Amino acid sequence: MKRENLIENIKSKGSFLCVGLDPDIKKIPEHLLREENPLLAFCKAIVDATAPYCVAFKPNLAFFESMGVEGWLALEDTVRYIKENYPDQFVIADAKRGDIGNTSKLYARGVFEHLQADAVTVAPYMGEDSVTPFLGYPGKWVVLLALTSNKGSHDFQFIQDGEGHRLFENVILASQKWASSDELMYVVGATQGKMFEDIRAVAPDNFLLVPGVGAQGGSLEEVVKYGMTKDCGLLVNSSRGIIYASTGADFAEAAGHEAAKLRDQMAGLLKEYGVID
Ligand SMILES: O=c1ccn([C@@H]2O[C@H](COP(=O)(O)O)[C@@H](O)[C@H]2O)c(=O)[nH]1
Repeated sequence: MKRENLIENIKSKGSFLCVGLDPDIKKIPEHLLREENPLLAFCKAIVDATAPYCVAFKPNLAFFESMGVEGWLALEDTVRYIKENYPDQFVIADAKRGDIGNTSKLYARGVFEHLQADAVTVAPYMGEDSVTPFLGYPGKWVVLLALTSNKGSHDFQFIQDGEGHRLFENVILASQKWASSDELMYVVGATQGKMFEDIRAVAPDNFLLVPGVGAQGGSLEEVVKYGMTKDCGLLVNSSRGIIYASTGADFAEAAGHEAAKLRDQMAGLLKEYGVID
C-alpha cells in the first residue's frame, strides 16, 4: 500500500487504529476450541468486528508460530481473509526480523511474497545489510524498532554516543539514509510519552507504529500531542485491550465496542489537530 492510500484511509475513516492480532490459545473463548482451527476462527471474528473502526491489523507471529503448523496456517489464512474481504486494511507482520543479508532476503520473501503482508517489523541491531533486503518491494514497508514500549528499552536504547545522540536517535538517523518515508516506519512505544517530541525531531515525516496503549497503559493523548503530523503519521496499536475485552461468547462484539471507542477518540483528536475537518 502506498503512503498516500494509507493517509487517505486514515482521513476517510477518522481512525489511525491498528488492531493487534495476538491470539493466545489459553485466552480465547472456550467455545472456539471446538472449531477446526480455533486461532483462525478467533481472528476472523475479531477482524469482522473491528474492521469498520481500524485501518490496520498487526498479527504478531509469535502467537501463531507457538502453535506449530496449525498456527502458521491460521496466520496465512487470516492474512488472506483480511486481503480478500477488507482490501483497504494495512497488514503488518510483527515478526521483528533481521539477520545477515542472505537470510534477511529470505525473511523478506517470506513475509512479502508468500504471506503478502504490507509491512514487517525489523530489528536494527545487525545494521544496514540486515535491513536493506526488506526494502525496495513496491508498496511494502519496513517498520524498524526505534524506541520500544517495554521497560528494557532503557537497557540500550538510551545509551549516548560522544555527540550526545542516543541509540534510538542513531537508528533513525542512519536508517533514513537507506530508505525514504514512503517505505520506512518506526516502532515507538506509547509508554514513551513526551519522547515522541525527540523522535519527531529526527523523523519528522515517517509514520510511527505505536504499540502500548490499552494493556501497557500508554496515553493516546500524549502520543498524539507529541507525535502527530499534518498527515497523522501514526498507527496506534492495541492488542489485548481489544481482542480480550471479553472472553465469553460476546468476545467479538466486545472487541468491536472497544475498537469503536478508540476510533471515536481518534476521530476527535484528528479534528482537534487539524488533520481532518
Ligand atoms: O515496542 C514494542 C514492540 C512491539 N510490541 C507488540 O505490540 C503488541 C502490543 O500488545 P498489547 O496487548 O496492546 O500490549 C504486542 O504484539 C507486542 O509484542 C510492543 O508491545 N512493544
